[in-house]
Amino acid sequence: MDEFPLLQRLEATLTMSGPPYCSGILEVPPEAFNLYYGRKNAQFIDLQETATSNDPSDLEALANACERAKFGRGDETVLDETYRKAGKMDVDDFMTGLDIEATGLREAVQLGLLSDKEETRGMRAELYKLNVYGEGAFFKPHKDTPRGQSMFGSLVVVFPTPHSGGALVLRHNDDQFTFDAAALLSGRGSSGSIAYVAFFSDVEHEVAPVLSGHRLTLTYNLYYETRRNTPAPGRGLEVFQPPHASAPTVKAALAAVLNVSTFLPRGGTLGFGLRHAYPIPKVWTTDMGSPLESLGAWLKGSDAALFSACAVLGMTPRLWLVCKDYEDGCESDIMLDQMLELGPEGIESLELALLACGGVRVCDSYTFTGDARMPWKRVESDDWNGVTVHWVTKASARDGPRSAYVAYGNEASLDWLYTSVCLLVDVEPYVYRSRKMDA
Ligand SMILES: O=C(O)CCC(=O)C(=O)O
Ligand SMILES: [Fe+2]
Repeated sequence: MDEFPLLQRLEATLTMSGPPYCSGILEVPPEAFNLYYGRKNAQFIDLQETATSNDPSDLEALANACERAKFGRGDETVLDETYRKAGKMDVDDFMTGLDIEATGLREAVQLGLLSDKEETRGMRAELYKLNVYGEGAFFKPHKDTPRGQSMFGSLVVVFPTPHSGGALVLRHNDDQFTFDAAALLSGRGSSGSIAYVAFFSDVEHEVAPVLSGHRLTLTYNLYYETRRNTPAPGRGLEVFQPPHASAPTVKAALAAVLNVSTFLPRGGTLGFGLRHAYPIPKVWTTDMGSPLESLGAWLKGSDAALFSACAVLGMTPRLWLVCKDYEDGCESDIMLDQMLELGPEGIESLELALLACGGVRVCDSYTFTGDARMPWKRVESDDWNGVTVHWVTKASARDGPRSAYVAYGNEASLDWLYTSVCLLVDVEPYVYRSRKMDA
């Protein structure tokens, strides 16, 4: 069989546009609406009562007890109400009666975001802030700052307090999704439910201006855990689940391609650009431990599915940094399987410096085009001393993180190194791999 339709299926599976978020509505018991706030003279507010009441005074008092919310800009935390206008309360200043474990909310988010059947990792949600968005409040587009490598996303719970507007708009790659909790909850006619949305950290999002009332939210940071939590089935739970690529689906698509005798008959290297972005430190020194080594355990959604599909098929997936030095006009990509400390001593050519420290040049690069007339686009290089990669999905270093390094030449100047993470896997010659597949 011709490998083209199978490659097309593999590529489509990996790039399938499924929302990188999950959302839903959950019925919760009355105590979930209890909220205490304030340290000395604690106040109590029943959020279920405010949901059906015409008297906003309790919510106004809560809004007044909040501080003005700041946000991160570069390395600083700033107050700028043209960018973010909202009230916030830190976890130490309030207590919520919402138990995300007992209500099944944490499990719902785990099912929705980490939908892999083979997913063995657990997930922990850490309460982060309470926010009140009054009339005219908003939060312009931003991404949530990951707090550590195992943080992979955020969860926002919206209470059914009367409000309109304030939809959360999420953007990832070229897709945009709107989560309008006010509309979802008001359509319910019941005040015993909360709305929730959880998304991966590299998803840009914004809160549209609140048009009336008070939008009250709790935000949680989501972390991977090494052991799977035992499921607690939620009652009255509706999960709006994205069609995420699952490891068995990716495995089937990849196995089908490898099964074709004309596909890389003598073996070769397959390359995949990762779909999600990962926190790779901008400034790195050797004593920090290479983030690439631990990244395998923190991959998100479809990237994790691809990684485990390769492993299940008996191959060894490896994560590499792809580097492009645009300033140098360097044409070919250079890949690193470890982080490098680029010393300040006389970097005249970044390309040479990377190659000297174990970088591997991609000499011939083939990118899958999806066009049957010319399935692979070839970028040739006259350099024979490197690796040939067949990119099923392309790693785009330009979109990845930029790290600054200081280049000393005639004069000190700051240059940028563009990097992204890709997954490479060596494919054996057909005679060997077919024997394994038959076994
Ligand atoms: O309230 C929301 O829907 C999200 C708020 C948010 O993006 C944040 O607090 O970082
Ligand atoms: Fe956010």
